[in-house]
Amino acid sequence: MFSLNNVSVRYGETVALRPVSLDVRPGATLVLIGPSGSGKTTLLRVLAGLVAPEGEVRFDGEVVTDWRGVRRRLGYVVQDGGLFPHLTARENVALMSHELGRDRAETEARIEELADLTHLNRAQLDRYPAELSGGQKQRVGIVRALMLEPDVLLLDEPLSALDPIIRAELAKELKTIIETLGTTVVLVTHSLSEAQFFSDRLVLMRGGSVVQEGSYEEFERAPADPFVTQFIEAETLL
Ligand SMILES: Nc1ncnc2c1ncn2[C@@H]1O[C@H](COP(=O)(O)OP(=O)(O)OP(=O)(O)O)[C@@H](O)[C@H]1O
Repeated sequence: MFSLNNVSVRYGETVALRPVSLDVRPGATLVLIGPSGSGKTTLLRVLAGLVAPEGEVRFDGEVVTDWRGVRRRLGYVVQDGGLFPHLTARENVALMSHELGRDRAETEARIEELADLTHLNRAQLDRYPAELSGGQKQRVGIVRALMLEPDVLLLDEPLSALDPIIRAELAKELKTIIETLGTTVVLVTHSLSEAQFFSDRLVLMRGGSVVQEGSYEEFERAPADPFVTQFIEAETLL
């Protein structure tokens, strides 16, 4: 789906991403994991076309030069849902469909379908973001991202800042949604257990570089760097 070839990003003096080469396979979930500041969000923003990198990005085999076409096929969920505060949840999720002049009845039907999938009720859809819990806001962000039936879903720590029970519930729902819709997913997380839950293809990053790509079992059995073991041990300890 996406293919990155020696992609790097600088913010002024800061090197946020060192040359990274990576494939995002259609229909699969790829998890970016690593400590704070390791470049996970930057890599996701490259895929979303929100930062201009050095190197080559291909989408469906074609080198991307104009991101507008690609962006239409993506759904991007930022950490807190990224909702417009002055719009209700329903207005937030319908916004792009209305902008694109889609049929209103079809838009409403899609909202209902996705609200069911994410277990959001009608009353919650008519509230403003400030009147929703963190988990509900994240669900609304997910519904909004899925409204236009994206081929690729980019999820930046979709389960962060949730209490453990809600987190586990939303993780299960999200996985079911991904499997039901067959969407290609790139998911960012700090958590190794969350990473394992979603995929057996993990990319561990540190300092803007990919340290190792593979399954958790491979990380344990054949760590590419002492940092891999250190990261696993730190996670297991907690
Ligand atoms: N807009 C920006 N301007 C300058 N530096 C930035 C900017 N965005 C990110 N950085 C820097 O780039 C590096 C990578 O940041 P990035 O947000 O990609 O890391 P991350 O792994 O997603 O971190 P976290 O897990 O804390 O969200 C960090 O050193 C960060 O300080």
